Amino acid sequence: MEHYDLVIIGAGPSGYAAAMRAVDLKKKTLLIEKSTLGGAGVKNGALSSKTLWELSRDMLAFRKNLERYHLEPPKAVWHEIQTEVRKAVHERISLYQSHLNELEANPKYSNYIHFVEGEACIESDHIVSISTLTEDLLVETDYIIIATGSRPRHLPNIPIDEKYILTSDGIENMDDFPESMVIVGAGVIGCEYATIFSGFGQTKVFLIDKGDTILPFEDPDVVAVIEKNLESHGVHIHRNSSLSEIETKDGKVIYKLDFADGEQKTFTVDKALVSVGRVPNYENIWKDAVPIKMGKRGVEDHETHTSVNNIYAVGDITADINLVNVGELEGRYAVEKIFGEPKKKLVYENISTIMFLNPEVAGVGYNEKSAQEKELNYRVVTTDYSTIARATAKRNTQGFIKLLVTDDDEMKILGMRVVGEQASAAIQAVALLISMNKGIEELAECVHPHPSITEGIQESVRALLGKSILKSGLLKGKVSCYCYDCQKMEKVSMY
Ligand SMILES: Cc1cc2nc3c(=O)[nH]c(=O)nc-3n(C[C@H](O)[C@H](O)[C@H](O)COP(=O)(O)OP(=O)(O)OC[C@H]3O[C@@H](n4cnc5c(N)ncnc54)[C@H](O)[C@@H]3O)c2cc1C
Ligand SMILES: NC(=O)c1ccc[n+]([C@@H]2O[C@H](COP(=O)([O-])OP(=O)(O)OC[C@H]3O[C@@H](n4cnc5c(N)ncnc54)[C@H](O)[C@@H]3O)[C@@H](O)[C@H]2O)c1
Repeated sequence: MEHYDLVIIGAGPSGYAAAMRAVDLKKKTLLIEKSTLGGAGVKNGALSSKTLWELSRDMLAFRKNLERYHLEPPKAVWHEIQTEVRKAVHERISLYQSHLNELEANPKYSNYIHFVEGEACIESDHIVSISTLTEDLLVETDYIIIATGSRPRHLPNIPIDEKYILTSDGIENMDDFPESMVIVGAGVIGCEYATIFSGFGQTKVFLIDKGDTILPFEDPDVVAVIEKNLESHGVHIHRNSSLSEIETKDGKVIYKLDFADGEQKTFTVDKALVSVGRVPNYENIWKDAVPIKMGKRGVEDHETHTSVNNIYAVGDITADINLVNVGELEGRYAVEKIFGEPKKKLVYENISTIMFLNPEVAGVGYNEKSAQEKELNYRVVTTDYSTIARATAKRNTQGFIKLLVTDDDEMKILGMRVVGEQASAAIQAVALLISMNKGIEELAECVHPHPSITEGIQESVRALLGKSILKSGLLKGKVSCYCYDCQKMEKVSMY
């Protein structure tokens, strides 16, 4: 039986990153994938949906520009869009595959990496079975990393068929733009697809969430901007309602909503997208004799270490945040932890995210909602995009920067949200400061290029320090600084 230092099950972002770190450390590694290299990081997930988002955003901008010159905009063609998305997915998978081929062929690396296409199962602490198209194998290993990811959550009362009632696994296979679509679940995936399909301009989108707001984990001021834009592009948000029935009949989707005032209404659409969260892929990954503990939301781990001494778990299979960058961080960390001491602790406070909406929403660390849930006192500055020269030049001043810091002299950064053009580019400096556990002085003194969105972050910091160019509280809705007292649960103006 072939013996390995490390076997990694799943070659999504988490497993692939873990394998490459093990190669760095010269460990004999076996990487196993049963389906698509890159996992949901590439297909039916992050890359494919972001390709759709970019194409939709271009189309929206193109339509707006033509309308400015009173020209009739052309219609987007679904098959062309779909082909472009498939090209992007193919390019990425080919990149990963060619890289693996090169590693396996190169004498410098070939002793350390071996890739097998097949379905793996942990038979016992040190034995993994692999079922490939041509044979069944058993291998022996010192350590195992489980990186088997997640899949869309199904609900018992929603008959998903991936033809009419779809999840993110089926939506890219549609034959054409539907004329109408209901999205069940207005979290990140639901709102991103509502943005994408309303942006293409050929689908009437309806949005339902079981909560009373879209993006229920976000602050109300962020939600307000996103809702306003979705509605201005024709998205209908079903407020104060809950889905009581949904079925497919004669090629249409019929759904019933119960409204808070007791009314019940029935709607008919072409397609439904169900995006109510994701569940971990843990079934048939290990035999009953292997005592890996599962929690409600995934494998229970302590900094990637499972309840079994030589088995680790990373990425979406664990109970924390489901993101590509988190999976890669955990994958690399687990390998360093197995084969030595990682230089840094595994921290999640500086994880930055982007929600691909209209406009982009970039975030790192706490927002006001999560800070208040944690009962933290904080100071918060909000700077409107209309104060930022670059946004004025872009002719789009919709959006704001919101920065939270500790309510003390140090003013350590707790978190930030940027809603607006180029939000994603603006967030990195703050993510770095959070990871370095730094206060805000550094940002205030940096010289930023002009005109840039990051100047808005600098002005926000200066406003907290009482030395901004535009003074807090004077121009209504432009720059404002508040202190939040968690005991009194109230906000008081700082200036
Ligand atoms: C629509 C959508 C959009 C998203 N957008 C973003 C985004 O913009 N930014 C972001 O950061 N994140 C995004 N995500 C989340 C991101 O895709 C996931 O967090 C990430 O892919 C998780 O990586 P992973 O390696 O843990 O799991 P996965 O990507 O799920 O990969 C797991 C792999 O394991 C394989 N596998 C499972 N069981 C076995 C077995 N028994 N044997 C062998 N192989 C097995 C699977 O085939 C799969 O390839 C998005 C997700 C979705 C669904
Ligand atoms: N840009 C990004 O970084 C990005 C993009 C897409 C997905 N993701 C990752 O994928 C994960 C999964 O995304 P998601 O949108 O499926 O999950 P989510 O947790 O973001 O949202 C699920 C939504 O469904 C609602 N819901 C739950 N049960 C419901 C029901 N019975 N009826 C109606 N609504 C219901 C919830 O209230 C919530 O708003 C995210 O947590 C995120 O980590 C990230």
